[in-house]
Amino acid sequence: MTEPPRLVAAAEARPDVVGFGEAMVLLQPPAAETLDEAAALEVHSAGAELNACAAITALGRRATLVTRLGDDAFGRRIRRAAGHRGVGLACETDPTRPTGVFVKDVRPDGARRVSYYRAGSAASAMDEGDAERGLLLRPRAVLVSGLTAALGPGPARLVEHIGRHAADHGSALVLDVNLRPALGRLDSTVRLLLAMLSRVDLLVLGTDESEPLFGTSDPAEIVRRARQAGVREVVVKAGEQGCWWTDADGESRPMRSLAARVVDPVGAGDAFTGGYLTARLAGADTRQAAALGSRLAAGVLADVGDTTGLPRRAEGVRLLAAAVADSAGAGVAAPFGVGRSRAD
Ligand SMILES: Nc1ncnc2c1ncn2[C@@H]1O[C@H](COP(=O)(O)OP(=O)(O)O)[C@@H](O)[C@H]1O
Ligand SMILES: O=C(O)C(=O)C[C@H](O)[C@H](O)COP(=O)(O)O
Repeated sequence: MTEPPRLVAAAEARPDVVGFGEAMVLLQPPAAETLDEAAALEVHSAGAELNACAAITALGRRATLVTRLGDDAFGRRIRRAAGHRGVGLACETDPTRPTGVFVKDVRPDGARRVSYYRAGSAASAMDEGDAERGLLLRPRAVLVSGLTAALGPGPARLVEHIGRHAADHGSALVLDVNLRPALGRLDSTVRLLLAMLSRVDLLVLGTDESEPLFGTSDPAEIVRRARQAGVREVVVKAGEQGCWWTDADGESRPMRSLAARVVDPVGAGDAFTGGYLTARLAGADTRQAAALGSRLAAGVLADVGDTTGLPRRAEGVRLLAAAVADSAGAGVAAPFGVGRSRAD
């Protein structure tokens, strides 16, 4: 049998998306129980960028996470979990630092409570030296977030570096704002993100985190101000109100949530981001992309854990194909600036 041409093999290995961020073990009580009372806790693997990568692979596309893990049982669990989900890890092991952990409690009223045990974690020591492990894979898009920028000075430099150099590697720059005031560093994170905006191809953010960046939580105004700052495409998440996608004329359009049941709201936003981005990279228009993001979010909302409820791969492949087939120009049909280069 003749060997496949090397170029084809290289093209196949190119991930659709590379995310940069922290993967953690997540401990949480079973549905309808609380941390105060539960006799046992569930163990999951999570982290914003890992969650989004899991949504991307659930739709049959390729995603890799650049991170650092400790040389411990939690780190090994995360490696296994990423493998099960088909998410590639471009990961360094740091034997001097632990893998991060967070604990989630969801009260019966649906309010989320998250406690972090991640100060000094392996991933909090990431820096711009971690960038190449992802950028050299030449992904179609890179995904970064304000969360990573808030982990410490090194991770902040990493996010800034990715912002500056994604286009040099032919990758679209995707920013999911993901502000986490509980991590501190809010002011410096906001400054860093604002300085990046002129290079951002796709901005994903929630109405609950837009004030510090844009001084408004009105979706149409968020979109207007983001585009003024140089962002190419914006989609706004609005929790139980659903989301706002942008049509071909730059108008913000509301879309209702597809959630039938809300068991655990944490992780829905990451699933939305993964679904929206994957659909856009596959050529779906913005409305269908928002619908697919909402669909994945609805699945995650219905179960405990940040990624439980994502579709099985065969179903995901079918959902993605349908989103592309149903795209009829109501939104912006051409995927945002994939592979374009921008002057500084
Ligand atoms: N409480 C909720 N009820 C109904 N739908 C929700 C709820 N929370 C989230 N969603 C759905 O999940 C999507 C993403 O969640 P959202 O909370 O907006 O993001 P994030 O978690 O990043 O703040 C929303 O656009 C909506 O479709
Ligand atoms: O908060 C963090 O530090 C994390 O990385 C893990 C969070 O569970 C996800 O990011 C969930 O975020 P949403 O999808 O916006 O609900």
